[in-house]
Amino acid sequence: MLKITELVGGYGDKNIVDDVSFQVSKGSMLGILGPNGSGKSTMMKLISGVLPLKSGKIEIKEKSITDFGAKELARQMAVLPQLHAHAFAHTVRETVSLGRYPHQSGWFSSWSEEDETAVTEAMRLMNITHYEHTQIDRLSGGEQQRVFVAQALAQNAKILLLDEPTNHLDINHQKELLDTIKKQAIEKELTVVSIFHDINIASMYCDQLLLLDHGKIIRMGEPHEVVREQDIEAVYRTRVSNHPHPELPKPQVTLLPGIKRQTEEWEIRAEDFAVSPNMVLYQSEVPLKTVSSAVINAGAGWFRTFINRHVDMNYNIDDSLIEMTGFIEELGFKPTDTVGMMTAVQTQDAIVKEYEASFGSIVIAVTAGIGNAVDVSKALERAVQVGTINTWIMVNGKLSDEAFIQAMITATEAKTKALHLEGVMDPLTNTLATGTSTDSCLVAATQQGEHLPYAGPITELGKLIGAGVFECTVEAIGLYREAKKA
Ligand SMILES: Nc1ncnc2c1ncn2[C@@H]1O[C@H](COP(=O)(O)OP(=O)(O)OP(=O)(O)O)[C@@H](O)[C@H]1O
Repeated sequence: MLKITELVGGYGDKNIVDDVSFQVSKGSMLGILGPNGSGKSTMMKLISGVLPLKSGKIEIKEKSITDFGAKELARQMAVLPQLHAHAFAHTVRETVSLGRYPHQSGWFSSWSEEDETAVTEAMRLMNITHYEHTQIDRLSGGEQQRVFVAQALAQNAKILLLDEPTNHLDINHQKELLDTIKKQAIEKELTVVSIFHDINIASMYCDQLLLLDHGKIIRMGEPHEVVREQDIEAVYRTRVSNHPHPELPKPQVTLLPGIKRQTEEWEIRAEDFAVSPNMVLYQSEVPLKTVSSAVINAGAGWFRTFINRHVDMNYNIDDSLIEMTGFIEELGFKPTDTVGMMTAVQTQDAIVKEYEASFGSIVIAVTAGIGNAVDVSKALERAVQVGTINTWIMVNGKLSDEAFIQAMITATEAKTKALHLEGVMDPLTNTLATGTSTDSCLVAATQQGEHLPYAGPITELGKLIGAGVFECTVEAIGLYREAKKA
């Protein structure tokens, strides 16, 4: 639909955009990314005909834009510029109506029903109808931005060129505006080219991205091909970390600050774990990076309070999230800063041990209730009964994402081995148990000191986790059995 070939252009003798080629098909959205001054707006001005080309070709439906008359081109292409040179004496409706000028033969003399419908529809889409008679200079920056987008939509062109359409908008209005544009692009088969400063928003909404630097294309492709740490870091000259969007198959970046976080040195020590009949409690003065399958705050995060709480055998787990949150609050802790687990085991029987390593040390804490142990290979054949082995691995070191995952695997294998050695059986299948039905595992690290990229059994960290979890689980099973006998 829109094809750009070897585009060169700029101001005076200075070329800003240098040899840019790309095409965008109808119904799809291309996002232009690049640092300040990289030539994004200049490229838009060249495409929209505001600036003359030095060389290259711009074609709409295989016809060069130089072959279009000004009004004919405006019927094909609507532009939302970065800076608005609009007369602010207009009302909202009048401003949006200006978008209809390419469809007029004489100014306002030929105002048709189609014009009226387009303006009304554009105002509805941008949710600005309720202040259609308000003077535009009485609106906030974000409200004005929506008026100008409505003006571009009212033009009913098949190509939309947008320079930072979400400028001034709060997150909800960003989402609403881009949802609307995306929906319009799909339903009306619009071709959308839009400049973005927000890489994450661009990644979420665009089918293709183009990364510009010094007027040249550095990368172009689907978001996963463009939003890559090394390219974003090189072009924007800043550190970022890449991670997946929680719902969409689109990469997102997080900015990493240039200034290191000012946290005090912290060492996790076994002696600082408070073990009582109510719970195992560990409090860190610095947030620990944590990955867990806990009841409260499972998944990944940074937390300072860690609770493994004793609950009655008959505890109703249906509303455990709310109940556990209340419990944490009653203790004076913040649920947003706490990882919480539960167990029916006597928590004073928890085993907490510290293991020294060349990189620092690790602390392992285990509670093991094996009354309802499960042979996971036969889990399909058995009814579910709650049982819990809770395993914490706290590391004085700096773990990579891989290390967190490997630590979980290593700990699980060690736990299973402990159950085998202890001859723990699945009472329903009468085979060796591998764990219980609701085991939880937690790996937390200070993220200070030595970088530990891996935690499999080939590494010192993995060896310690393996030996430590095995030893602690064996001892915890021993205490559980003794308590049952008593
Ligand atoms: N009217 C102009 N005359 C001369 N040079 C200009 C003009 N407008 C922009 N430039 C220069 O062109 C270069 C690219 O500017 P452009 O506005 O295209 O960048 P951009 O990528 O849109 O930046 P930003 O993210 O800051 O909006 C800059 O070095 C700028 O100084």
